[in-house]
Amino acid sequence: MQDILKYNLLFDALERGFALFSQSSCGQEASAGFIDQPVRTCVTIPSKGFFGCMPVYIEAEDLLVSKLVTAFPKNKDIPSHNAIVAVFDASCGVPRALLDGDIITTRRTAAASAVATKHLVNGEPKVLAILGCGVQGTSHYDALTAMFQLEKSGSARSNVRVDDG
Ligand SMILES: NC(=O)C1=CN([C@@H]2O[C@H](COP(=O)(O)OP(=O)(O)OC[C@H]3O[C@@H](n4cnc5c(N)ncnc54)[C@H](O)[C@@H]3O)[C@@H](O)[C@H]2O)C=CC1
Ligand SMILES: O=C(O)C1=NCCCC1
Repeated sequence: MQDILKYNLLFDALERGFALFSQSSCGQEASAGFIDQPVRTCVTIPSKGFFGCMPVYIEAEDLLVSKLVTAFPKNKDIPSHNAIVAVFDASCGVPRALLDGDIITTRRTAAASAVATKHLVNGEPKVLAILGCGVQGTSHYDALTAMFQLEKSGSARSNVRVDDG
Protein backbone atom coordinates (compact mmCIF):
# COMPACT_ATOMS: atom_id res chain seq x y z
CA MET A 1 0.00 0.00 0.00
CA GLN A 2 2.89 2.39 0.84
CA ASP A 3 4.32 1.83 -2.64
CA ILE A 4 0.99 2.42 -4.40
CA LEU A 5 -0.33 5.45 -2.53
CA LYS A 6 2.19 8.08 -3.60
CA TYR A 7 1.19 11.64 -2.71
CA ASN A 8 1.38 12.98 -6.26
CA LEU A 9 -1.02 10.29 -7.48
CA LEU A 10 -3.30 10.91 -4.52
CA PHE A 11 -3.42 14.66 -5.17
CA ASP A 12 -4.71 14.08 -8.72
CA ALA A 13 -7.14 11.33 -7.69
CA LEU A 14 -8.60 13.39 -4.83
CA GLU A 15 -8.94 16.50 -6.94
CA ARG A 16 -10.87 14.46 -9.53
CA GLY A 17 -12.92 12.78 -6.80
CA PHE A 18 -13.89 16.03 -5.09
CA ALA A 19 -14.92 17.56 -8.43
CA LEU A 20 -16.93 14.46 -9.33
CA PHE A 21 -18.67 14.49 -5.96
CA SER A 22 -19.50 18.22 -6.24
CA GLN A 23 -20.94 17.69 -9.72
CA SER A 24 -22.99 14.72 -8.60
CA SER A 25 -25.34 16.89 -6.51
CA CYS A 26 -24.92 14.63 -3.52
CA GLY A 27 -26.89 11.57 -4.49
CA GLN A 28 -28.84 13.00 -7.42
CA GLU A 29 -28.46 11.72 -10.98
CA ALA A 30 -26.20 14.30 -12.66
CA SER A 31 -23.62 14.81 -15.42
CA ALA A 32 -20.91 13.15 -13.36
CA GLY A 33 -23.10 10.08 -12.91
CA PHE A 34 -24.71 8.81 -9.76
CA ILE A 35 -22.76 9.01 -6.51
CA ASP A 36 -24.24 8.04 -3.17
CA GLN A 37 -21.97 9.04 -0.30
CA PRO A 38 -23.92 9.65 2.91
CA VAL A 39 -22.13 11.33 5.79
CA ARG A 40 -20.21 9.01 8.06
CA THR A 41 -22.32 7.09 10.55
CA CYS A 42 -20.67 6.83 13.98
CA VAL A 43 -21.19 4.56 16.95
CA THR A 44 -19.93 5.96 20.25
CA ILE A 45 -17.96 3.85 22.70
CA PRO A 46 -18.40 5.99 25.84
CA SER A 47 -15.18 7.48 27.27
CA LYS A 48 -13.13 5.49 24.75
CA GLY A 49 -13.84 6.59 21.19
CA PHE A 50 -15.99 5.93 18.16
CA PHE A 51 -16.51 3.50 15.33
CA GLY A 52 -17.32 5.03 11.95
CA CYS A 53 -18.80 3.55 8.80
CA MET A 54 -18.11 5.41 5.52
CA PRO A 55 -19.88 3.83 2.52
CA VAL A 56 -19.92 5.10 -1.06
CA TYR A 57 -21.20 4.04 -4.47
CA ILE A 58 -19.66 5.75 -7.51
CA GLU A 59 -21.37 4.75 -10.74
CA ALA A 60 -18.72 6.26 -13.04
CA GLU A 61 -15.97 4.22 -11.36
CA ASP A 62 -18.17 1.15 -10.75
CA LEU A 63 -17.09 1.34 -7.10
CA LEU A 64 -18.99 0.06 -4.07
CA VAL A 65 -16.80 0.53 -1.03
CA SER A 66 -16.94 1.23 2.67
CA LYS A 67 -14.26 2.23 5.09
CA LEU A 68 -14.70 1.08 8.68
CA VAL A 69 -12.64 3.09 11.10
CA THR A 70 -12.15 3.35 14.85
CA ALA A 71 -10.75 6.30 16.77
CA PHE A 72 -9.62 5.55 20.31
CA PRO A 73 -7.58 8.65 21.15
CA LYS A 74 -6.40 7.32 24.51
CA ASN A 75 -4.67 4.28 23.00
CA LYS A 76 -1.06 3.94 24.16
CA ASP A 77 1.59 1.96 22.25
CA ILE A 78 -0.92 1.04 19.53
CA PRO A 79 -2.34 3.42 16.91
CA SER A 80 -5.24 5.61 18.00
CA HIS A 81 -6.93 5.13 14.62
CA ASN A 82 -7.47 1.78 12.90
CA ALA A 83 -9.29 1.03 9.68
CA ILE A 84 -10.18 -1.47 7.02
CA VAL A 85 -11.68 -0.82 3.60
CA ALA A 86 -14.19 -3.33 2.21
CA VAL A 87 -14.59 -3.43 -1.59
CA PHE A 88 -17.71 -5.01 -3.13
CA ASP A 89 -18.54 -5.89 -6.72
CA ALA A 90 -20.93 -3.11 -7.76
CA SER A 91 -22.64 -5.35 -10.35
CA CYS A 92 -23.75 -8.08 -7.93
CA GLY A 93 -22.84 -7.01 -4.38
CA VAL A 94 -20.30 -9.77 -3.80
CA PRO A 95 -17.36 -8.80 -1.54
CA ARG A 96 -14.13 -8.69 -3.57
CA ALA A 97 -11.38 -7.31 -1.31
CA LEU A 98 -10.57 -6.28 2.23
CA LEU A 99 -7.82 -3.67 2.39
CA ASP A 100 -5.74 -2.40 5.26
CA GLY A 101 -7.20 1.08 5.81
CA ASP A 102 -4.45 2.58 7.95
CA ILE A 103 -2.16 3.87 5.20
CA ILE A 104 -5.22 4.87 3.19
CA THR A 105 -6.52 6.95 6.12
CA THR A 106 -3.10 8.38 6.92
CA ARG A 107 -2.28 9.52 3.40
CA ARG A 108 -5.72 10.34 2.01
CA THR A 109 -6.44 12.70 4.90
CA ALA A 110 -3.15 14.55 4.52
CA ALA A 111 -3.41 14.63 0.72
CA ALA A 112 -6.94 16.06 1.00
CA SER A 113 -5.60 18.82 3.26
CA ALA A 114 -2.87 19.59 0.74
CA VAL A 115 -5.35 19.75 -2.16
CA ALA A 116 -7.69 21.98 -0.11
CA THR A 117 -4.75 24.23 0.83
CA LYS A 118 -3.75 24.53 -2.82
CA HIS A 119 -7.22 25.80 -3.71
CA LEU A 120 -7.77 27.99 -0.66
CA VAL A 121 -4.35 29.54 -0.03
CA ASN A 122 -3.72 33.18 -0.84
CA GLY A 123 -0.49 33.21 -2.85
CA GLU A 124 2.36 30.72 -2.55
CA PRO A 125 2.69 29.37 1.03
CA LYS A 126 6.19 29.52 2.50
CA VAL A 127 5.73 28.56 6.15
CA LEU A 128 4.12 25.43 7.59
CA ALA A 129 3.33 24.98 11.29
CA ILE A 130 1.87 21.72 12.57
CA LEU A 131 0.39 21.21 16.04
CA GLY A 132 0.69 17.62 17.22
CA CYS A 133 3.25 15.09 16.02
CA GLY A 134 1.22 11.93 15.67
CA VAL A 135 0.35 10.02 12.52
CA GLN A 136 -1.49 12.93 10.90
CA GLY A 137 1.08 15.52 11.94
CA THR A 138 3.73 13.47 10.17
CA SER A 139 1.66 12.68 7.08
CA HIS A 140 0.58 16.32 6.76
CA TYR A 141 4.25 17.30 6.80
CA ASP A 142 4.94 14.78 4.02
CA ALA A 143 1.93 15.82 1.91
CA LEU A 144 2.34 19.57 2.28
CA THR A 145 6.07 19.49 1.58
CA ALA A 146 5.32 17.35 -1.49
CA MET A 147 2.76 19.91 -2.69
CA PHE A 148 4.58 23.20 -1.90
CA GLN A 149 8.11 24.59 -1.95
CA LEU A 150 8.27 25.66 1.69
CA GLU A 151 11.02 27.75 3.22
CA LYS A 152 10.26 26.92 6.82
CA SER A 153 8.32 24.22 8.62
CA GLY A 154 7.98 23.25 12.22
CA SER A 155 5.77 21.39 14.64
CA ALA A 156 4.77 21.42 18.28
CA ARG A 157 5.91 18.11 19.71
CA SER A 158 3.31 15.92 21.35
CA ASN A 159 4.65 16.73 24.80
CA VAL A 160 4.09 20.43 24.17
CA ARG A 161 0.46 20.87 25.07
CA VAL A 162 -1.50 23.61 23.39
CA ASP A 163 -4.52 24.65 25.44
CA ASP A 164 -7.83 24.85 23.66
CA GLY A 165 -8.87 27.85 25.76
N1 LIG B 1 -10.73 13.75 8.71
C1 LIG B 1 -10.04 12.64 8.55
O1 LIG B 1 -10.12 12.00 7.52
C2 LIG B 1 -9.18 12.14 9.66
C3 LIG B 1 -9.06 12.86 10.84
N2 LIG B 1 -8.23 12.43 11.82
C4 LIG B 1 -8.13 13.23 13.06
O2 LIG B 1 -6.85 13.88 13.09
C5 LIG B 1 -6.41 13.96 14.46
C6 LIG B 1 -5.02 13.33 14.61
O3 LIG B 1 -5.10 11.95 14.30
P1 LIG B 1 -3.79 11.03 14.36
O4 LIG B 1 -2.60 11.81 13.96
O5 LIG B 1 -4.09 9.75 13.63
O6 LIG B 1 -3.72 10.73 15.92
P2 LIG B 1 -2.43 10.37 16.76
O7 LIG B 1 -2.93 9.77 18.03
O8 LIG B 1 -1.45 9.59 15.95
O9 LIG B 1 -1.75 11.77 17.05
C7 LIG B 1 -2.33 12.76 17.86
C8 LIG B 1 -1.14 13.58 18.38
O10 LIG B 1 -1.62 14.78 18.97
C9 LIG B 1 -0.88 14.99 20.16
N3 LIG B 1 -1.68 15.90 20.99
C10 LIG B 1 -2.81 15.63 21.65
N4 LIG B 1 -3.25 16.73 22.29
C11 LIG B 1 -2.39 17.71 21.98
C12 LIG B 1 -2.32 19.09 22.35
N5 LIG B 1 -3.24 19.64 23.12
N6 LIG B 1 -1.29 19.83 21.85
C13 LIG B 1 -0.34 19.26 21.04
N7 LIG B 1 -0.37 17.94 20.68
C14 LIG B 1 -1.39 17.21 21.15
C15 LIG B 1 -0.69 13.60 20.73
O11 LIG B 1 0.33 13.55 21.68
C16 LIG B 1 -0.35 12.83 19.45
O12 LIG B 1 1.02 12.90 19.14
C17 LIG B 1 -7.48 13.27 15.30
O13 LIG B 1 -8.37 14.25 15.77
C18 LIG B 1 -8.16 12.36 14.31
O14 LIG B 1 -9.45 11.97 14.69
C19 LIG B 1 -7.46 11.32 11.66
C20 LIG B 1 -7.56 10.55 10.53
C21 LIG B 1 -8.45 10.90 9.46
O1 LIG C 1 -12.53 10.39 7.80
C1 LIG C 1 -11.81 9.59 8.42
O2 LIG C 1 -11.21 8.69 7.84
C2 LIG C 1 -11.68 9.74 9.85
N1 LIG C 1 -12.14 10.81 10.37
C3 LIG C 1 -12.09 11.15 11.74
C4 LIG C 1 -11.25 10.24 12.54
C5 LIG C 1 -11.31 8.86 12.07
C6 LIG C 1 -10.99 8.73 10.61
